[in-house]
Amino acid sequence: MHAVSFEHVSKIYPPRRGGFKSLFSKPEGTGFQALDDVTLTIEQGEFFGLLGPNGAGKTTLISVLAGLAKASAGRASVCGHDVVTDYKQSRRSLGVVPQELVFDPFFTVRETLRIQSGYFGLPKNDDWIDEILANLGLTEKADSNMRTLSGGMKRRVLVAQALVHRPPVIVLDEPTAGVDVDLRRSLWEFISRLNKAGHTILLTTHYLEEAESLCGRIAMLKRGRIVSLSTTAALLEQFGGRSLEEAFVEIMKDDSQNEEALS
Ligand SMILES: Nc1ncnc2c1ncn2[C@@H]1O[C@H](COP(=O)(O)OP(=O)(O)OP(=O)(O)O)[C@@H](O)[C@H]1O
Repeated sequence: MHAVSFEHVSKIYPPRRGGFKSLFSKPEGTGFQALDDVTLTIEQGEFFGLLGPNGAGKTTLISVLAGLAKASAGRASVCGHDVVTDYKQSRRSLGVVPQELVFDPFFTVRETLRIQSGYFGLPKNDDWIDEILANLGLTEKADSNMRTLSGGMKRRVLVAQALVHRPPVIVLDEPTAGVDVDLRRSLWEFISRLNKAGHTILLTTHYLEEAESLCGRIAMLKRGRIVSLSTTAALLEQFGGRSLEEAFVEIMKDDSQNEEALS
C-alpha cells in the first residue's frame, strides 16, 4: 500500500467573480488550471520533497490530499484511503503543517493542542503532547497565550498541532519559512527521528539545501505539471554532481524536454 497516491489529478480553479456587478452575472472565462494530470506515488517511510517555483501548484496538491480542495479530475489517497470517499480515515492518516499561520488567539499552546486532540477523539493525550512540546522547544510556552508568541513560536505550534494524532503521513508545507536556525535544527532532528521511526514525510520548501540533505526522492512541479521525478542521488548525478539548486534552475529552464521524457 502506498503512503500517498495521486492518480491523474487535475485542478481547475473556477473563474473569479469581479466586484459587485458580477453578483448578478455568470463568472467569465474557463478558470485557472493549477494542476495538470499529476500522477505520483510515495511509499511508506519515504522522505519525499515536492519542489517548484511560486505558483507551481504545490499547495494545491497538498490541499487535494488534505481534502481542502476538490480535484477537478483524478483521485488521491492516503495509506489506501481515498480522500473523497474515505475522507475520515484519510484525514486521520495525515498531519498537515500549513504554510499560513492560522490559530485561535484566545487559547494557550497546551489548550490548542488539547482541542486538536479532541478533534481526533483523543481526550487523554497529554503524555504525547508533552513529548511534542519538549521536542519543539515549546515546554516553557505551554501555558502562554497563542497571541503572545512570536512568529517562529507560532510556527512551532502549527507543527505540534499536525502531530497530536500521531499520523503515519506528515506533510510540511514550507515549515521553515521565517524561522531561526535553532528551530530549523530542532525541527529537522525531530522530523528525521519520526521518519526513522517509520513516518512518511512529504516536504515542500524553497530551501533547496534542506531538500538536498533530507529528501530521498524529489518531484519538481512547474505550472501544475511534474517536470522531474527522481531520487535525489540520481538527480545530482544527472547534473554532474552539482548542487540541487543548480539542477533545479536547469530543469525549470528546460522543462519541455523533461515533460516529453516523462510522458
Ligand atoms: N483559491 C484559488 N483560486 C484561484 N486560483 C488559485 C487559488 N489558489 C491558488 N490559485 C492559483 O493556483 C496556482 C498554484 O498555486 P499554489 O498555491 O498551489 O502554488 P505553490 O506552488 O504552492 O506556490 P508557492 O510556492 O508560492 O506557495 C497559482 O497560480 C495560484 O494563484
